[in-house]
Amino acid sequence: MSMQASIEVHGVHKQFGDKVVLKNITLTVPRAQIFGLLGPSGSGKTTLVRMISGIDATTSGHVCVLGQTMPQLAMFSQIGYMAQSDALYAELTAQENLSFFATLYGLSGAKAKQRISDVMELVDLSAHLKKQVSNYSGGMKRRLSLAISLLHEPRILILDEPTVGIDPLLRKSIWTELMNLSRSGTTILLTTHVMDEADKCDQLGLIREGSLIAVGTPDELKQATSTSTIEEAFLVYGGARA
Ligand SMILES: Nc1ncnc2c1ncn2[C@@H]1O[C@H](COP(=O)(O)OP(=O)(O)OP(=O)(O)O)[C@@H](O)[C@H]1O
Repeated sequence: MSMQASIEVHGVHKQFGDKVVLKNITLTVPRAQIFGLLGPSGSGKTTLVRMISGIDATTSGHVCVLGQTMPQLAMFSQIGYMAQSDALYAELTAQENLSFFATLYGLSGAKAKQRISDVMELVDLSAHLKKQVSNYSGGMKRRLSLAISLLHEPRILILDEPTVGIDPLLRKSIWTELMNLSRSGTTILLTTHVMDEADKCDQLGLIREGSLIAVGTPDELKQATSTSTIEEAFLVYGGARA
């Protein structure tokens, strides 16, 4: 494995019963890159990021994160994972949710307090720290989930549709922060349906019906298909027009 690869996926297949969901997926995410997975609903993006996060095992093939074969419990502290549906305790306040996860990650005392304050500022929720999560809007829950995934300053950040339900202004500031994190060495893997977000990624992987149909920088994908947008490039790779 290359020294600089943070995530390596090699020949991964996944099936649930008879249903084949991912076919022979191979990809590498170098350290400090933002890698976007793009594909229609049901194409297998969530299944793939769950295996990279170590939540699920592959049917065959290998996943390595920071040189460690996944799934592996010890990698828990190195990975921040934000699922598509928010894993929050609705009856607790945001602060109580954050404290709970801080404890899981071994953060305590002043350090935990500082991190909680930092991540809530980042997602613009500082004013709502003491509010019960059941009173949060959908977008606020997404932002709190993002804050939790950042709490322990993970080296690998895996975000499943992080900006769904988040307004354009805040989305922009979240992207600025993702780029700052990437510059400071965090490797980020995310799934998205939003084309202008796809354009901000260093590399994109296009997934269709469980297969990776193309990988490259946004410019490479556009150039290779003689198109001017990622959306069009995707259609060409998907066989909509050749
Ligand atoms: N636990 C499971 N058991 C059976 N089938 C599953 C399971 N998890 C996912 N699938 C199936 O795998 C396929 C891929 O689902 P997945 O959630 O990975 O897609 P996705 O690309 O993330 O979609 P979306 O963009 O809508 O989130 C779907 O057909 C889904 O029904």
